[in-house]
Amino acid sequence: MHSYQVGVLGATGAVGQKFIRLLENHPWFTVKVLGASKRSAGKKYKQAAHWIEKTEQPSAAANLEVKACDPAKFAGVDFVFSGLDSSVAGEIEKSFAEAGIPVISNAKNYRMHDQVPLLVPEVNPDHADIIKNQSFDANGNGWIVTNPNCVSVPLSMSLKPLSDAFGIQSLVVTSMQSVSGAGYPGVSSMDIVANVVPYIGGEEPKVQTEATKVLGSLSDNSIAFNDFDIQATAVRVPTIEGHLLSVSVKLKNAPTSIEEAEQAFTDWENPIADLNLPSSPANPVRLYKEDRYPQPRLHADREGGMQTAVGRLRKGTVMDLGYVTMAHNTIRGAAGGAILNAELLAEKGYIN
Ligand SMILES: NC(=O)C1=CN([C@@H]2O[C@H](COP(=O)(O)OP(=O)(O)OC[C@H]3O[C@@H](n4cnc5c(N)ncnc54)[C@H](OP(=O)(O)O)[C@@H]3O)[C@@H](O)[C@H]2O)C=CC1
Ligand SMILES: N[C@@H](CC(=O)OP(=O)(O)O)C(=O)O
Repeated sequence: MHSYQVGVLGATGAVGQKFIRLLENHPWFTVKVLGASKRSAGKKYKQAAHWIEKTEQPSAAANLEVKACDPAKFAGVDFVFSGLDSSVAGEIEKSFAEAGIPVISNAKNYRMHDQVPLLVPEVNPDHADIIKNQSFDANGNGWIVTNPNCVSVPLSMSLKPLSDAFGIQSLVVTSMQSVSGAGYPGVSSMDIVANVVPYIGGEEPKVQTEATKVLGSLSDNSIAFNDFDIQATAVRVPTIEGHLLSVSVKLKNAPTSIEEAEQAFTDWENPIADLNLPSSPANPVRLYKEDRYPQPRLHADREGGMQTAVGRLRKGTVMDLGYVTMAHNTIRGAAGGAILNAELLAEKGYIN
């Protein structure tokens, strides 16, 4: 039986609020300390957070006093989740790891660090083992684990069955990203209402690299990146939740029929299914055969927002296959993914 006291860094932000909501009735994790900027510190959470979730703010969190993100203020927690702004996440997360407090982060800062796992439990659960290499805390108690960017999550999850069956040579991806990805208040309404913005600052380099680490292999206690190339275009669209990606992929050993490609998805087995983790979706990668599916508004919430949808799987004319994939960006692509990471790490015995 697992039972842990947790802190949330960046608890007042869009991702932080998702943590608070998803952890409200979590069977293993109890939220004890909330952290945010000096602007929020000293206030009750209900005053500091501009609540944007559809559900009622959990009363346990509402009455907690928000703390500054100083490890000394988090004494007694077993680990922290981080939904910190990336401009401050680097220093703050490091200070927690150095103080012996494990950090399970959403922020981009340590994703490509060679000692830090970039974890998607259904894709690369073995990568968790590189935690042992980390030198943040000489006693080995403090470490950092990250989840990928909210585009790289569905990209990696949808590529995994194809990678196992055929090997990935290269791919081109265009991500249609919902407005919640930009946090709150996010993109100006004058920019996004009845419009599409064909640029998201800093997004494409992350999408072009992260999946090659996630789909890399663990050898000699380090990650050898997968060798495929990714060309990405990141676009902001006027949806609220759920990032939809159009993917065209060239494979190392292309399937001879579309049925064989479909079978790669339907035959693929979730390597952590038998752990029965609380946030684990029963079917992590769902293949839709209906031409009009998946759609963000209809399908982003499936399986508690933790399922990655795949659809429009078809033979390509320039590349071997084309498909679309979609996942809930602030659940599967952020807070929910981090919670699943924590569950896996607890089950593997990394959290004491
Ligand atoms: N939104 C998404 O879909 C995804 C976001 N992420 C990442 O998650 C992180 C949070 O994103 P999001 O929630 O959208 O961002 P928000 O801007 O909504 O929230 C940022 C959080 O960081 C806190 N913060 C800001 N400055 C400081 C500081 N100097 N010291 C301590 N805390 C500070 C804020 O506190 P305060 O309220 O006091 O200002 C707030 O809690 C980012 O790194 C983002 O890139 C990752 C994947 C997806
Ligand atoms: N940039 C993403 C959200 C995000 O914050 O990504 P990252 O965690 O890689 O910085 C979006 O706008 O949808």
